Amino acid sequence: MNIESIYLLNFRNYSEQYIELDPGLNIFYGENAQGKTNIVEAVYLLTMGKSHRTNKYNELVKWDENDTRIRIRFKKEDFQYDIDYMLKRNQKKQIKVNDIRLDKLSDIIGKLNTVIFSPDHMKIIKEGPSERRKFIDSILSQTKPKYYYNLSQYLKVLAQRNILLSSDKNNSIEKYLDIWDNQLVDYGSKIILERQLFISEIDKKAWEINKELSGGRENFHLRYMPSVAENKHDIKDIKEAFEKKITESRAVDIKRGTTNYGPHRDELNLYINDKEVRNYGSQGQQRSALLSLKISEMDYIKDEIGSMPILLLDDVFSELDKTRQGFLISFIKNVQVILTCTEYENLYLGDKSGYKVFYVKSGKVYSE
Ligand SMILES: Nc1ncnc2c1ncn2[C@@H]1O[C@H](COP(=O)(O)OP(=O)(O)OP(=O)(O)O)[C@@H](O)[C@H]1O
Repeated sequence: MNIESIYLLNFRNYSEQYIELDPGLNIFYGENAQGKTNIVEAVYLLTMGKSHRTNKYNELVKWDENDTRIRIRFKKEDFQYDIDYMLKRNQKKQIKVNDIRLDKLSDIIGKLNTVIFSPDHMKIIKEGPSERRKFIDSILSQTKPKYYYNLSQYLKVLAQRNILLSSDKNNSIEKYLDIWDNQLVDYGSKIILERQLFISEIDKKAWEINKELSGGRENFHLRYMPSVAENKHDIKDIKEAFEKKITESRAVDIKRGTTNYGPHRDELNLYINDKEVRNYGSQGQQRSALLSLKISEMDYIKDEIGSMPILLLDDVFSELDKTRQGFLISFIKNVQVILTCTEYENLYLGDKSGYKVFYVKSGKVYSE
């Protein structure tokens, strides 16, 4: 899969910009705050239908303008696609694929496939479980529309259940809880099962990559720790265990005014040589762990959709040492890459040939 061109109109600090990309490596360099990440953001926006750094859509529109438009032309398995994303301040977004308007904005997910890697992703390793759940959910949503559906339904039901739990306790809420509990268990169990399958796949891939990266010294493993139905691998068993837990915890849920069990409380633990990377890993081990996860993510998407996703390396490549840069470069031989950096002369590109370099300055891109 590769992007042929990107067109930006009044997007962030761009007035109007057309960029033709190389099918291989594309390097965008320039000083800070010139508009490099904005390009990555535009591509990610058309991957997931939302920005990777803000939920406030008005921020995407150029300050003195009222609407913005992004058009990306890309090729996927010999088919050419044009995705148009149009946003007017304080109004609904519109997305078209090959000039046909999508009914639901979420239908955009899965068309253009990308893997994004920025310094912010270190949170996956270093911070709390919600970052790791986000990591899992974004990959599964991109590759399995049904997962995305189940997850959004689950989150809606969870929000309703929590509103009920935090409402006036004098009224009888139990009979309404029964309705939400059934749906919570139904959607939640499907999410748990998909996450299990996904993590066992990623675990194998990441173990292998990390082994190579560490010269055989390290055993990197991922362990999924669901808050319900641990060690259950069949949808029927998961449902039963979830049902039991939600019934048992009802009194506590009512007392605390929130739902204490379910996939929204799941954890994904990461270990190197049986020690948690988050607490015991060195800086280098944490970086290698993240790199292994990101490469595994690409490989997983390729297995699922049949073609390599596009890699978005935002300000991260130059942060890796030569060994890790070399490792990444050897892995991404046949991948389209959009790479941003402040200086590109010192990047280790191995035998990667045929790349394009763009200089970014004050919301303008100059092809070199
Ligand atoms: N809605 C907007 N309208 C106009 N300009 C904007 C808007 N949103 C952000 N900007 C400008 O975009 C620039 C930031 O762009 P970007 O985040 O792409 O920087 P960058 O080149 O990646 O820098 P760094 O190397 O520091 O990450 C800033 O100058 C900011 O003021």
